[in-house]
Amino acid sequence: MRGWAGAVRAAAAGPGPVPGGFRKRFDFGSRDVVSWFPGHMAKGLRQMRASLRRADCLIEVHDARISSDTALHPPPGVTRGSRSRHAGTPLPAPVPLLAPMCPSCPVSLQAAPFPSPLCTNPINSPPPHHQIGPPSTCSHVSTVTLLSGIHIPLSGRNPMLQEALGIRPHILVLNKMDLADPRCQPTVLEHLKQQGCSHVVFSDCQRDGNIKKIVPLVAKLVGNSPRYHRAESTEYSILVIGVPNVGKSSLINSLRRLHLKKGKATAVGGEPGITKAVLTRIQVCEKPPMYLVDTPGVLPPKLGDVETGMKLALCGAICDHLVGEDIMADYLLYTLNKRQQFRYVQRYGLAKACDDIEPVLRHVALTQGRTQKVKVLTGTGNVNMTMLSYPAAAYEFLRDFRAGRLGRVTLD
Ligand SMILES: Nc1nc2c(ncn2[C@@H]2O[C@H](COP(=O)(O)OP(=O)(O)OP(=O)(O)O)[C@@H](O)[C@H]2O)c(=O)[nH]1
Repeated sequence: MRGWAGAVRAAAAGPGPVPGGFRKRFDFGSRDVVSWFPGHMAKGLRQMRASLRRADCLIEVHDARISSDTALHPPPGVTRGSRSRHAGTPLPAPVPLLAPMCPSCPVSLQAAPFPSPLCTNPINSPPPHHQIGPPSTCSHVSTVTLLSGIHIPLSGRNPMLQEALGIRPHILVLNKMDLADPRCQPTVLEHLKQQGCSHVVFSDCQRDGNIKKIVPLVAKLVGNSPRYHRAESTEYSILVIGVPNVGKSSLINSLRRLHLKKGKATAVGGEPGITKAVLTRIQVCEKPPMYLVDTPGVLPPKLGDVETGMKLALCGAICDHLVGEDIMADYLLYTLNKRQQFRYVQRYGLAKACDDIEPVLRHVALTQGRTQKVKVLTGTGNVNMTMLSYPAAAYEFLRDFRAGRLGRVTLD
């Protein structure tokens, strides 16, 4: 019992509780975020890239609890870009990880030199359209790089999407709003607007909250933008994209429920990685005829920093066992205290708020019955004893947070 708690403290040993206050920062020790990226996601990214070319619009689904990341709260003296309201040295703009795409048609610049049979752009005269040259001399590359520099601050955002920004109409759905702190919404919206992201919908796919806003918005955006390769088609093809477990499949099911009065078309689950492959198109609306393509959730190969990874893990985007339930539970406690969300005190029967994970988990185990039977060898024979299970308590603590039982908490 003590050993496990000791391990937790060793893993997350930081400045420790400040007398009369809470930890001011969380020390992640020497944890390496690289091991949290499952390699198979590279395949998902490749599959999505192909689907992206056929899409009329992108719906990016993200978790409303991690909708503003550290760009809103950068370390002192550091900012993400010149638009930031914080002073300091700007971080470099994000670098596109995949081949840049032409902003006027769905063709990859590197894959399709002019004249390209794939390019059906009716507007651009031949050269310089798809003129291939070193990046420094290609005007398209510089445009794309510029667009990708529009950095929308979202923890764990897919880099492919940054690259595609400005090429397709884009809607950002901040899902699970029922779990996020509603007081943060205006700040998040304002910040996203400053970053050039103005089509944002907060949603709750379990109760169909705000889902009705999505189809009219998609119709308006697609109607107002050139469709080039798909001008003759009346069907709208929409790619749904986002990190694992944010509710992409739930969104599709919710739209079908509302507009077609039909049941589930795509599997939903509490673990990341339920959607395994880029699926065929799923109809969600008749007027206009709208089809959504569900995609497997993918994490960016570079998560950035450990704290970003930890937030994603708390929201269920990374498998718990890759990160470790012990440190996740401690980071959750640190966050709840930082956000002054003290519902856990009453739920687990604590006398007062606490910054030490061991007594909190002890109370979780006691109140939620997280115990285990162990056989103890004594001089007079074996004795069966009931012990508190700290790993099970940590798991319960995380489950309670994810179900909203510890309050509505925005992690960023
Ligand atoms: N509280 C709450 N839970 C939601 C909401 N939307 C989805 N969920 C839950 O979140 C979990 C993940 O939902 P999915 O729709 O499978 O997520 P996904 O993004 O398709 O997941 P992957 O297939 O792993 O990429 C499920 O347990 C859903 O019930 C929401 O708006 N609020």
